[in-house]
Amino acid sequence: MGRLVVIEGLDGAGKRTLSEGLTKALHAQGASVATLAFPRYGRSVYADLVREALHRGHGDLADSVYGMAMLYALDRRGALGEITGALERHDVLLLDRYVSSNAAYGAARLHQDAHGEFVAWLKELEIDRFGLPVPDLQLLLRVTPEVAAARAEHRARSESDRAKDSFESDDALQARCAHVYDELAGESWLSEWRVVDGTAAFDPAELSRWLVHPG
Ligand SMILES: Nc1ncnc2c1ncn2[C@@H]1O[C@H](COP(=O)(O)OP(=O)(O)OP(=O)(O)O)[C@@H](O)[C@H]1O
Ligand SMILES: Cc1cn([C@H]2C[C@H](O)[C@@H](COP(=O)(O)O)O2)c(=O)[nH]c1=O
Repeated sequence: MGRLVVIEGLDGAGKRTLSEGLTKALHAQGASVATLAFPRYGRSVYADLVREALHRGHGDLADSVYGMAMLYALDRRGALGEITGALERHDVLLLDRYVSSNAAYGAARLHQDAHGEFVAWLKELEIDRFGLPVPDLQLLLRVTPEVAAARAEHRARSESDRAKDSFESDDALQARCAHVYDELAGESWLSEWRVVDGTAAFDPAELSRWLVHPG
């Protein structure tokens, strides 16, 4: 059975870039790796509805924190077979965002912390009811909200289909979200976490060795 490893962090933190670097480093060590990013845009109707709502489609849908969280959760519920299949076939399944994204953004939107009603509801929904597997390890790619915003801005200018959505444009939300992520990591919510400094020189080979041979 492979290890379920999740990369979490703010919009623009560099999660996709880290996922690509880690995948290469894991391959170089002979490990087989599958990757998946949530939301599964273009593959899941729930994910596509999320994207449209984040760009102000579907009336006031995006205003509902629980409604949006349910769409993200249903996207993941639909990927359950793909997740378990990948874990059976590969040494590592590397996810770009997972349940903790829903916890951090939903709690931050409601001005709650990691101990609030929202995070408890979400765990009951996604883990207990939908049966999504708990990660073996969550990596918090930690950058300040200012660094994440600058990177998201750079990407929005350099990639044609990446105009900033309503969460990415909300600096106060990103700052609260950073705080909830720190709390989730600090208390090992769902699993062990490792904090990766997203502004320091980073060696994916070291992290990938640690993933393949933990401890
Ligand atoms: N360590 C880094 N230093 C400087 N720039 C970086 C670094 N990592 C990523 N970037 C740049 O920052 C931008 C955002 O990176 P990336 O797409 O990997 O972030 P992300 O966390 O996956 O974003 P999102 O969650 O919004 O999809 C890209 O333009 C990328 O090239
Ligand atoms: C998976 C997931 C994501 N979110 C939030 C985080 C981002 O602001 C947006 C879109 O994600 P992307 O990585 O920028 O494409 O949605 C969330 O609130 N809940 C989730 O489960």
